[in-house]
Amino acid sequence: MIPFVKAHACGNDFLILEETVAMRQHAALARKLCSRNTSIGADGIEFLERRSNGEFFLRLFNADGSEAELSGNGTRCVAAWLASSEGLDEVVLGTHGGPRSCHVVEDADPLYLIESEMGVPRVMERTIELPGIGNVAGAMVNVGNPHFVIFVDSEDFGSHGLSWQALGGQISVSPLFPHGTNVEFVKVLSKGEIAFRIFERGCGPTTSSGTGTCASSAAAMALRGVDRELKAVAEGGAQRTVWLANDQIMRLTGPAEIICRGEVAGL
Ligand SMILES: N[C@@H](CCC[C@H](N)C(=O)O)C(=O)O
Repeated sequence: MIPFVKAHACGNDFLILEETVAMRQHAALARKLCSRNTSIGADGIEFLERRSNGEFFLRLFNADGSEAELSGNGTRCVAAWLASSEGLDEVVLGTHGGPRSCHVVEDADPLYLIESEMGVPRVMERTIELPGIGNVAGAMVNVGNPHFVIFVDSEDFGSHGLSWQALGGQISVSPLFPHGTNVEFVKVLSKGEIAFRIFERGCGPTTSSGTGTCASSAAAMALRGVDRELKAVAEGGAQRTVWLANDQIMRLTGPAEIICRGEVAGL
């Protein structure tokens, strides 16, 4: 049996497993344990490695077994678990997208409010051409992992005659993005607020995304002139981003809640 912790951030849910249980079966474990009908169910697994020098390192696997550079919400979920189980209010978590420092702002165990340093976003305007759909204007944004952000003004976040889920699904696996991409559909509501929807690489539509929140905010700040402190509202709730200048680190503040812990049959 494999010990696990389950946590979520605005409904974006993760299993946390110790790296020692993975036995090089990360992808297979992600596919099996993230299945919502036949196992625990989650959007991804964070494998937590404890290095001999005391540092932590996270490997993130999406529900389809693909490995991503990092997750903003998943990182915060691990920070919440380390705060709850080991009393760590400040922690640096290494990821393949770079180290992420997390700081507990409010502790109402099992619910935490956490601020994370999310690196320096890179935003590049780009129009892509999709067969059968046409030109789609947006921005490629890298926040440690890849995103394509599209600004929309429709009520339902749809664009090009398609629902955001259908268009997101096509863009996410388009050969234009050889490593795949996460896709966000962003509406600017005011200078201080955006609303957005998320189609995640390796997972599909999700109610929230930490890196998606940062990518959407960075695109809106760099290309639409919104405030540098923003409320970003996804289906699962709001998070706060602060990006004082394009060459600075973006900070992200949002909740993370531990749901349960237990043991599950492995492969
Ligand atoms: N939900 C995550 C992002 C997870 C990784 C993503 N699916 C990818 O493949 O890059 C977040 O909160 O950032």
